[in-house]
Amino acid sequence: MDISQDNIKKILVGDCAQNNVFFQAVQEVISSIAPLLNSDERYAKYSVLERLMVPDRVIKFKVSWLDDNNSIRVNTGYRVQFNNTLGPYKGGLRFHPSVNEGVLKFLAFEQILKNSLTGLPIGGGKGGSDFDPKGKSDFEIMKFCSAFMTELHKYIGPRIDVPAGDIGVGAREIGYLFGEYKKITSSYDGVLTGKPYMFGGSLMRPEATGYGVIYFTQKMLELEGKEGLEGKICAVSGAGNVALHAIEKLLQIGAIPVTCSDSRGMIYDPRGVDLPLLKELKFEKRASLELYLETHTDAKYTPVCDYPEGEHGVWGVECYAAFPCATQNELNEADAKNLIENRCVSVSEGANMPSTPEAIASLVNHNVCFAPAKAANAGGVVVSEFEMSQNASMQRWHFEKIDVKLRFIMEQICKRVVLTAKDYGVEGNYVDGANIAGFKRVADAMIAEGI
Ligand SMILES: NC(=O)C1=CN([C@@H]2O[C@H](COP(=O)(O)OP(=O)(O)OC[C@H]3O[C@@H](n4cnc5c(N)ncnc54)[C@H](O)[C@@H]3O)[C@@H](O)[C@H]2O)C=CC1
Ligand SMILES: O=C(O)CCC(=O)C(=O)O
Repeated sequence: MDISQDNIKKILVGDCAQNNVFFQAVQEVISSIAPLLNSDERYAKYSVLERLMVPDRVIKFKVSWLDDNNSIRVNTGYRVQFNNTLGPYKGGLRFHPSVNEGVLKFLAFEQILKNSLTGLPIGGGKGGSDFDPKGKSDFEIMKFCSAFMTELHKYIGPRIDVPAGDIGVGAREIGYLFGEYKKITSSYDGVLTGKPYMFGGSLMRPEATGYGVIYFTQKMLELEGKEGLEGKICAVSGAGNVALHAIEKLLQIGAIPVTCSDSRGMIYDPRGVDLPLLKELKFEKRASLELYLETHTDAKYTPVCDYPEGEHGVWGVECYAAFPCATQNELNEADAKNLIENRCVSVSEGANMPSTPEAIASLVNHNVCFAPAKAANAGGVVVSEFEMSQNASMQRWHFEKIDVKLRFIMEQICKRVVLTAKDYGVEGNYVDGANIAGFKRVADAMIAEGI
């Protein structure tokens, strides 16, 4: 296959601009795996790359629902079932106005390699809708989730495809989706993960992604001979599930997270952010971060419109370690330069693909330890798989057991990434190490399963 940038772009993007983020994700993997493809001719013989770049299926459906004024609203729903070579399709659902087929294909493609890196029996998928939960009442969210599941239930199952949460989809939404699935099928299946604990959710699923990012970073810093995070200033973006639990773990280990952000602006609190207040604002009141200032007058709130031209506010703050935990392409080359100038030692991606390719190149070239999303944020899907295991065996695991297993898997991923990079001549490059190790496991299984 011709794996030149032009040819891949022609295949993946075609005339659809929506696919640009998908192309970005695939292109990164292709540039990383060249040493692997060159080392074993079976990958070309069995056309593994061509087969892996095309989703098994993209399901697209209409979601009609009634708002609180009894007006009919229509949104588009999707489920991208990308690859189930290693296990049932597994990956979150995103409810956000920016959702389209291209965004979900990029997320599902990343998920294949991430899930492969965990070593667990799960394939890759992703789904969601262009529905905007912002400003919707609880009843509207419930009605939308019910309407969404009316279609989605036809395509999922505990051994087929097991969705979870992502941006705009947390325990509340998963609860409504699960309730509707049960109503339609009369079946109490572990068909979704991230469920509330009272009906089959796993302890630690809410914390898992954020905690996992910190466990990965601790191991990476240790392996690279750098000082740990204890007592260090950290910059975190986002103020959702991943960001707030990363902040929680940073505080537990004695680090000082000084920032967080939402789509409207950022908070800088030099004494360390007030986590209970953030949880109240974001998880209970679903309010803007600006309200943080009502009780913390010495903190600083900067609205997005006041960010310096071409930069994202959080990355201008001096820090030892940075954790982008909001959304894709939120850390660009200018931001990377700021971090480098401020002598930032590590960047760990909590969000999916938050750094642009130019930012990654700049950070890696300046020897900043860079933990790519598909390795660093795998903790969420790891505990989702634990939830599937608990549901299948009708058991419940205690918090400590899950925490120990999560930390062990995050450290294993980190070590595998490092060893793989070394084996393929790209020592110290976590992006290439993660892409090669993730690709290899799926690719070998695809060859073993035949076409
Ligand atoms: N929830 C999970 O277990 C996992 C989530 N992720 C990724 O982590 C990221 C965050 O997801 P969650 O925390 O689950 O979502 P969430 O919906 O709980 O929070 C997202 C946060 O990011 C903020 N945000 C969104 N767009 C933004 C923008 N343009 N600028 C600044 N802030 C923005 C939102 O205001 C919100 O506070 C996403 O990239 C998601 O794909 C990755 C692995 C697992
Ligand atoms: O828990 C899961 O199944 C998937 C989490 C997710 O969407 C992700 O890792 O990006």
